[in-house]
Amino acid sequence: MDRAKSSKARKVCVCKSVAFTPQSLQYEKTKVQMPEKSVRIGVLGASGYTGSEIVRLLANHPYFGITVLTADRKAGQSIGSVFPHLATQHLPDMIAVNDADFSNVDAVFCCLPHGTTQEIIKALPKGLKIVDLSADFRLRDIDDYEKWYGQPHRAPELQREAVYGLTEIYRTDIKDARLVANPGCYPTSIQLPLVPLIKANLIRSENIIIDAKSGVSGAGRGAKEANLYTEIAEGIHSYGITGHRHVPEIEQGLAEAANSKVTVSFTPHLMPMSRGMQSSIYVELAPGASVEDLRQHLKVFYENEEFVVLGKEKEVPHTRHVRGSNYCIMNVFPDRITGRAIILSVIDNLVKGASGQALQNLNLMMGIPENTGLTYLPLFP
Ligand SMILES: NC(=O)C1=CN([C@@H]2O[C@H](COP(=O)(O)OP(=O)(O)OC[C@H]3O[C@@H](n4cnc5c(N)ncnc54)[C@H](OP(=O)(O)O)[C@@H]3O)[C@@H](O)[C@H]2O)C=CC1
Ligand SMILES: CC(=O)N[C@@H](CCC(=O)OP(=O)(O)O)C(=O)O
Repeated sequence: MDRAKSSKARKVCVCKSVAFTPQSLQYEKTKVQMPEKSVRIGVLGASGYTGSEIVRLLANHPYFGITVLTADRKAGQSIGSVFPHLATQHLPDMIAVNDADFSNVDAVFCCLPHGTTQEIIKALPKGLKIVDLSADFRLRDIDDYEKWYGQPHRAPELQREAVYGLTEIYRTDIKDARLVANPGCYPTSIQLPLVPLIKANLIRSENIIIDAKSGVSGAGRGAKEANLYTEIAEGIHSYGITGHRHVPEIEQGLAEAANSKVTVSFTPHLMPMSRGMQSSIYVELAPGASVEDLRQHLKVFYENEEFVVLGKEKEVPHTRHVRGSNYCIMNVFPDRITGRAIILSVIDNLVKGASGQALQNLNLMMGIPENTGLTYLPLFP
């Protein structure tokens, strides 16, 4: 598509965010004028769960229009034949990454398995903005990458360039980034409450225990025996005990907040649900701090954030309160027996834990209101 010609023919869309209006929201002040669907988007890995979720979210985006979709085994098929819920969308067929014409693309969401992403991103034209949803560019120390992912990093120069995309914490750097490493779903749900509390010295950065639960879509769409209905339904189980690859990502973010090494005990569990994630986090209070101090700090820290919400006192967040949305809901409770605080944090692993946060980041990178295309409510029940 000739971008200049096609944008002339299009209407100019004047966008102001409408759903959420606290006075000091940074992006509320931006009035954007941009032709409709004028930013050309490639979704690499569109036949997977996070790629198809991006396609779903972009259907309501005023400026981002899809020009390239890729798949691997499913290359050659239409997205509607692979995902009937997307069949109403008029989109290009999925093709192999090597056959894609990136002269027709301004920005890509890279939704490929970790390990395959480095070489593919390395080969993309340098002018493209990229949000990578895999784990390939999240760990700043490439030796850590090799240790946890079992292979040497094949694009260390890009690793140095990448900005970690936990939006509410690294917003300023993300705005100017070309390559954003979108966080993992567990690390998102865990760092959003813990980073502000550690930075404010309200909790001790030792002895943090995290018990986390994920829906099965977190494991991707690829067929695996361990994800058969019979292996998942009517029960739960933990996995990756003491050795899950999200441990270094979580510890990296918390160490930066603490300005010292942090270690966590992290045990993920697989739940018989398709989407949703809860992290239950047990922390020791800093001397003199109370649970109310923690709640008050999170309230103030996030009061101008659209997508991070502190529940009312004693209100228990459910995964079903964020389903299909870009929200993270958190709350803090006192453990009267041990004196610890119990922090609960829920997200939809496919939205705030992946594709929603990726879109939030690309909005920022393109200089448009951060909530564009993301202002819908959770799906309930
Ligand atoms: N699922 C989740 O909740 C989250 C996932 N992530 C990360 O996002 C990335 C995508 O995850 P998800 O969507 O769940 O994964 P899926 O397994 O559902 O999808 C993977 C996609 O990549 C394509 N693909 C696989 N191998 C190759 C290859 N060698 N070359 C090119 N394309 C390939 C697949 O094509 P085909 O179908 O044709 O084989 C498919 O489109 C992963 O790195 C994952 O870890 C991050 C946060 C949360
Ligand atoms: C249920 C399930 O299997 N979840 C995945 C995490 C999903 C995610 O965030 O993965 P990335 O770090 O690859 O992006 C896992 O435990 O490996």
